[in-house]
Amino acid sequence: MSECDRIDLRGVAVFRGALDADAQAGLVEQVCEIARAAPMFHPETRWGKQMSVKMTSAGDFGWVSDRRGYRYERRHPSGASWPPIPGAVLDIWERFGVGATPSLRAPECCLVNYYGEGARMGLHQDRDEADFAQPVVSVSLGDAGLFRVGNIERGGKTESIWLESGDVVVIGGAARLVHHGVDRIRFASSTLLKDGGRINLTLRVVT
Ligand SMILES: O=C(O)CCC(=O)C(=O)O
Ligand SMILES: [Fe+2]
Repeated sequence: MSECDRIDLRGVAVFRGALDADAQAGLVEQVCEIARAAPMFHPETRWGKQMSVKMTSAGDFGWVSDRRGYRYERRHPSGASWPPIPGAVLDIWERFGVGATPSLRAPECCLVNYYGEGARMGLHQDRDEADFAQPVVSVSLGDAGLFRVGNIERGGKTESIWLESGDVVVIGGAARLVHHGVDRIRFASSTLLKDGGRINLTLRVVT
């Protein structure tokens, strides 16, 4: 296992260049397989607005949003169960999540976000999970994304960093409930994805 730089962004750990080119390419293959079994969709917010990010999931639970609000579900909107979380993704959880809690459990959801040109994700907290002692581990693939981190409370100062393909982020410990989001991507800045864009995988314990 190779070492990589760790940057601290308001308590959020950014592991730069955590995954080499082969590992990234392998993950893209796995994501394509997940999307074949559980096609990506544009979730709607409770207010009927379509999110710019497309999503799907792997694992026991997937994250969905529609007019009924957002929540974890055991099935894809089609009714099919979510495909299993790939082994290579579980390895990333173990490698990076273990530093965030002495009692790391197995992830129950791997959310797959796809950012096409112009897609973004507003500042939010990840708080639909039951156990905040468990971290959120996120993997960036493809185009660079401007990741913003704020505070546990709404408002206040924020700091941003460009996440590159192969970076791993751990939102855990005292920073588990910080607001964060992706302001924009630098479309076509990476050649990893044939059609451009950015994939983000986020691993979470749900129950
Ligand atoms: O795309 C990212 O880097 C962050 C994704 C995120 O915050 C989420 O899925 O909750
Ligand atoms: Fe999030």
